[in-house]
Amino acid sequence: MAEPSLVASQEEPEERAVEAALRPKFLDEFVGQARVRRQLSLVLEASRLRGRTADHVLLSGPPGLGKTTLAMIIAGEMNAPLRISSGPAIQHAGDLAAILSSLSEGEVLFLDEIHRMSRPAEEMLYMAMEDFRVDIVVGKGAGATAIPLDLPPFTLVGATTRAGLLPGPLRDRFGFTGHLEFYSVEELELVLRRSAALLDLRVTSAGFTEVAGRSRGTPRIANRLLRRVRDWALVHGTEQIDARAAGAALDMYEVDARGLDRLDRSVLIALTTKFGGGPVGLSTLAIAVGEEPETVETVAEPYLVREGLMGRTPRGRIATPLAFSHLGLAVPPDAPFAAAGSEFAESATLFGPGSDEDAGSLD
Ligand SMILES: Nc1ncnc2c1ncn2[C@@H]1O[C@H](COP(=O)(O)OP(=O)(O)OP(=O)(O)O)[C@@H](O)[C@H]1O
Repeated sequence: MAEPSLVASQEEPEERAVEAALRPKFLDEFVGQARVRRQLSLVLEASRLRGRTADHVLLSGPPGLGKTTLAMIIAGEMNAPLRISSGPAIQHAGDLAAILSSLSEGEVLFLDEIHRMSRPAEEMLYMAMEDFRVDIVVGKGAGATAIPLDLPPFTLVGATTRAGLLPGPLRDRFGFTGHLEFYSVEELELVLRRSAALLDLRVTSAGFTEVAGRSRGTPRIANRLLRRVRDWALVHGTEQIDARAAGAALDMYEVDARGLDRLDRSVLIALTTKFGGGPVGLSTLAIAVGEEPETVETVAEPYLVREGLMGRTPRGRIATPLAFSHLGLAVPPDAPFAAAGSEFAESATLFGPGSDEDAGSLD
């Protein structure tokens, strides 16, 4: 198994505390996502003017882009308390009933990974969202009775990395849906500037650009890399972090200039050097790098495909010319992508970035 990587690992408790301290508290401090921010600001302002709780909000997008942060901001902006739970923690309708029945008026309920809630809980949520009411079932079998229970008005903020997995009736009950996009390098520089100020770190503009460029479009990763650069600077007695210092620190942690970590690079190296650029099946590729196919598919592949370094075709994975040049290798003349308009170039676009096609079935 791969060791935890800086770009993919879970936070330690202490790290989580620092991460929490870096969270923006108000919409104005939230960097990027201009469209979602504008729309959300309108939703909140309108509900304030009406003197009503805000409409239910669904936030979708990849991990680490700010869904939890936005839920906290919504509660803060509405001056309302916040309750946090998650889909996997709600396996029975009773779990949800317990949470809903203890909400106070106007409270914001944040349900992370809402697509992983059980079906009975989900059905209970429909009525709660629409009518602020639930039916509590008492007893079993023929003697079971449903006791209606009125709930105080509340705002549900649901977060999901897989909006497509949400059943239509649940999706339709949200008054506003915001889809979070990956951040540009410039936006990540702003996130990092704010974090550096909070951590009392001196970083040059080029230093910020260096860290931002390695952060995979994700604020959580940007902040995590900044903390590792901070450690490096402390140990090396570096008072001001410039591009060279940031680069040296992140090279040491094996995060390269494009944000690839060790696993990403070993997948690309195997694909380009052992298999001549592919096509190669997922399981063969996984054996070549000593990993489980699932790890290669879920941890390394999404970013490699998104970056245009790897393609998925019906005949297997292929390396793009960009992958060869990123590794400093010449593209072999017989590489699948070498000839423009080749069958691979065409089919790879079918399964390229943004495709929902299940890569597993392509192996
Ligand atoms: N737009 C932003 N501006 C500044 N900092 C941000 C922004 N978005 C996220 N962050 C920072 O990134 C970290 C991760 O954000 P958050 O936990 O909200 O992501 P998430 O989308 O909920 O991820 P997950 O789904 O994995 O829980 C936070 O600590 C926060 O400091």
